[in-house]
Order: sequence, then C-alpha cells, then structure tokens
Amino acid sequence: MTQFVSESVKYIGCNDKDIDLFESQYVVPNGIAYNSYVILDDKVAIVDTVDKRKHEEWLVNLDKALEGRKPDYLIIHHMELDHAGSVVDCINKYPDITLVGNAKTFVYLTQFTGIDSFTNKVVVKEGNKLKLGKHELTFIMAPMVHWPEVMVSYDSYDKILFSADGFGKFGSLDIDEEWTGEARRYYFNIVGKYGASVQTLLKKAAALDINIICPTHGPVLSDNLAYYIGLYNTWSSYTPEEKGVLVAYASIHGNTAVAAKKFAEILAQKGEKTVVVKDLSRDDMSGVVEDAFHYDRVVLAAASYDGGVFPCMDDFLHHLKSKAYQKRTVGIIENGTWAPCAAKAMKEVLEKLKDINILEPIVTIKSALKEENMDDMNKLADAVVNYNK
Ligand SMILES: Cc1cc2nc3c(=O)[nH]c(=O)nc-3n(C[C@H](O)[C@H](O)[C@H](O)COP(=O)(O)O)c2cc1C
Repeated sequence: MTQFVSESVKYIGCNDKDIDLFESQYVVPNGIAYNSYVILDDKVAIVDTVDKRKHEEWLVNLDKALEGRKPDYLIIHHMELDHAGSVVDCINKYPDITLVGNAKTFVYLTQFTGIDSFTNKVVVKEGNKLKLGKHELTFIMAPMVHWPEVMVSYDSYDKILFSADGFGKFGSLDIDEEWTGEARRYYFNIVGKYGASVQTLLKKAAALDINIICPTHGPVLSDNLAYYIGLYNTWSSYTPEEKGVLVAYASIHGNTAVAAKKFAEILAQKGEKTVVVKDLSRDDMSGVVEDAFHYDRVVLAAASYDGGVFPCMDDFLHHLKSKAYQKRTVGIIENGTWAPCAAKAMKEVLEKLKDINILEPIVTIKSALKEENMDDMNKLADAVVNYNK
C-alpha cells in the first residue's frame, strides 16, 4: 500500500490481519498496521521499517515509492521488532544506506541482529537535525515512551511529527473504525505505565507547529489534532476520562457473578449513569484494563481461592499494577465458603498502588448473595455513587 501523506512523504506500511495476538497477548480483531514512510527530497529517507512478518510486502511498497531512486537514510525511531524487524532486510537490499538512531538504538540493534558495527550510521541526540533538502528533521528523545531508546522526529517543511508508538492504535488501516476505543486500549496496555514520560514528550511537542502526526500504528492524523493531544494529556496524567463505574468480577461457580450484576443494578437504580460489568474469566483482559483507566471508579468482586483470591482477579490486579494504575476509587466485594479471604488479597495489591481510595464497607458474602448482605451492598453502592458527585 503506497499513499501520499504530503507531496513528498509517502506511506509504505503494511496491514497485518493474520496475527493471532499482538505482542503475544493483545487480541486485535481488526489486525494491526505497521507504519513506515518515505521522504523523497534531495536525499531520500525511510522512516522506520515493519514487522519481519510483512518484510516482503514492505520491500515491494518501498521499491514502488522510491521510483527508481536509492534511499540515503533509514531512520529508526524505535527498536521494538514490530518496527525494526525489517532493518536487516533493508540493509541487505541497500548496503550503502545510512542508519540514523541514537546511541541506545545501535546497542539494541546489535543485541537483536548480532551485527557488531554499522559502518554507515549517524548517531543523533536531542535537538540534532538531519537536512534532506527542503525537509529537515529534528530529533526529539522520548525515552520510555515506551522503550528507553524511543525518539520522535519533527519535519519542519510539512510540519509532520513522526511520533513512533505515540498516538498509535490497534486495527489495520483498511477498516472503518473510530479512533478512540482502540487507541485507548493500545495506550493503557502498551504505553500506560510511562505516563510521566508521555507528559514530558507532550510538553516538548507543544512547542512545535504540528499539522500531521505520523505514528507507527494506526491512521495518519491530520484533522482535529487538539482532540488526540488532549486525550493523550488526560491518559498520561492518569486523569479519568469519564465518570463511570467498572464492575469487574471473578467467579468460580457463578455466585459472585450474581452479586456483581446485582450490585451494578443497584448502582443504576441509585442514578449512576455509566456502569460497565466485566467477567475477568472470559472478557478480554486488555479491554478490562482499558475500562479501569477510562472510568473514575472500579468495583472488584471476587471469590476466595486457596487462601487468596481467584487467579483471574489476581492477574487483573497485577496487570493494573504493572501499568501504574493510580488516582482511582475502588469498592470491594468478596465471596468465600470456608473463610473469605479475597478482600485481604485484593487490598494487599491495591495498597501498593498510588492514590487508590478504598471505599467502605467491604462487602463479605458467604457462598451466595442473601438478604443479610443487602444492607452492606446498598451502603457500598451509596459510597460509590456519592463519591466525587
Ligand atoms: C479451588 C478452590 C479453592 C477455594 N478456596 C477458598 C478459600 O481459600 N477460602 C474460602 O472461603 N473459600 C474458598 N473456596 C470457595 C469459593 O470461594 C466459594 O465456593 C465461592 O465463594 C463461591 O462463589 P462463586 O460461585 O462465585 O465461585 C474455594 C473454592 C475452590 C474451588
């Protein structure tokens, strides 16, 4: 697929609809795009490659876009293999090409490829420029958005920000899908832990006059950039995007599920407008992680299990911990037949997170929800509904 981003910048990326799981863990019902670009000027620069899975298609796209010219530079913004997986194919095809990266880029490139030294290379630092003709790229380091070597670049001629994984989304480019949902799921699961690094990059980007954002996944963004940048500011500052409650449950035989659904009903009866219920045994984990960050409150309902909490809840909490979940309000419902202990196990993880407010009361159910639990269920629902009203 070759298309124009501007008169002299072409898209040469590839859609991947055959991949089962992106990064071996994320379902991608609409596939994923590996974006790559070519800048045709006095000098020709390739901006990132694609996953090895698509290297043949990419080389064809590249060849077409070059229209008989030879590339002078390959710019490597990010060494993760969904973008740098075809660097060696590129070098093999164009042995005279000059690689452009920062010091860490080349360390990782050697680690991945076993190639000790690259004779044709330019090592860039913050603020360094690369003049291609009319186009001039300025390199901006973006460490930990979301790997240490990540950098972005700004083309002053077309006012393009080549943003690496920033502003990316799941989904191939030939499907019609709104941006926000899959961009949010992508952000929180992949970049989420590094909010402070994203904030630093946003501050640097604010000083630039940007007309187009070219990410390494998802569509090229050229309209309403304030909307996307605004969402990135919300997400990276861990500010809830919307008022709402996620009720996430972990149930072995269904009784905790009944209690969770009943709790959601009570919330709705008490006037809560947005309540989302998710089954941690069956719903996609990355989607539930997205919901937890999206809304301002979460209620966790779980069965006790072997002196702890049912594993899918444990797994969920550890996903949240690994993504630096913070600044949220949490309600807890536990269930147990022998001696309920799920709440203690959940609290142990939650207490290690930053700015988590655990509401009272904690609801304890013995095996199945009964009338005797309804007082606490209502009290917790009141606490959830009235929190920050
Ligand atoms: C393998 C296994 C381990 C369990 N461990 C505990 C436990 O440590 N403490 C406890 O009170 N109940 C324990 N239970 C009982 C369940 O927590 C109980 O049946 C559950 O609360 C019922 O809710 P559910 O229908 O949502 O699964 C265990 C059940 C199973 C199957």
